[in-house]
Amino acid sequence: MLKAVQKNATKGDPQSVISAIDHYCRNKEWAMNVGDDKGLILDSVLTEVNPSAALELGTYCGYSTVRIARLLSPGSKLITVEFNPAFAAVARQIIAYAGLQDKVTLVEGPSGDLIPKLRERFGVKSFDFVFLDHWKDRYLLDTKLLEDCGLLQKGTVLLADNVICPGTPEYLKYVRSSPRYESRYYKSNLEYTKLEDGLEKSVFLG
Ligand SMILES: CCCNc1ncnc2c1ncn2[C@@H]1O[C@H](/C=C/CNC(=O)c2cc(-c3ccc(F)cc3)cc(O)c2O)[C@@H](O)[C@H]1O
Ligand SMILES: [Mg+2]
Repeated sequence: MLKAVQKNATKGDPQSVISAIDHYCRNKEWAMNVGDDKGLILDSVLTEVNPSAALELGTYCGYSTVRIARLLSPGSKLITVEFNPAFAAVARQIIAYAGLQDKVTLVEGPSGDLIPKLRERFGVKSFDFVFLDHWKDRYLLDTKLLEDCGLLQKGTVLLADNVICPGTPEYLKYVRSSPRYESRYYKSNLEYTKLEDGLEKSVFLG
């Protein structure tokens, strides 16, 4: 994937990096990026929220990191969390190739350990936007951790990938039944396939 970006994308042009990855993953080797179909929904939710402090759980190779960071207003920041050093190393190169390294802080380590440290380490008061795309059985645990650490404020938008495929049943049940969230499902398809998948947008009501 990194070679495809270096070969086919233009340095400093995030859209060309996104297109190079999508072309590679559609035609050569499938990968678990949020992809172009769900990516358009991510783009529209991001543009609507226009976050000054965004968090991503599960950087993987940085595809959604680039999608998010390219739409941030000047001065806004994205913190992305990745615990696999090999993936983190690829992501850093892809983020840098897109010229977005000044907007992105990639933190290596498990989300469960890092979330409680984000305030003291990065001076984050709270997040306006959180993209969940890491292990599907950790979405709920980490959402509760974000609540307990006071990192969500009234109006914070959580956007969760893969709520249908592979699926995040307990997370969905929680955000859809809790009075503290206003939740909505955006139907789409699993990246680079015709299978159904979708994003769940949940607004924290405080
Ligand atoms: C300690 C574990 C929880 N905390 C964590 N903290 C930091 N990084 C974490 C992480 N969990 C996982 N990660 C990282 O996120 C990434 C994991 C993503 C998991 N995603 C999926 O499994 C996934 C899987 C599919 C998929 C769908 C259909 C199919 F047939 C096969 C796969 C599609 C997707 O869009 C997906 O996102 C990796 O880079 C991993 O190293
Ligand atoms: Mg995903």
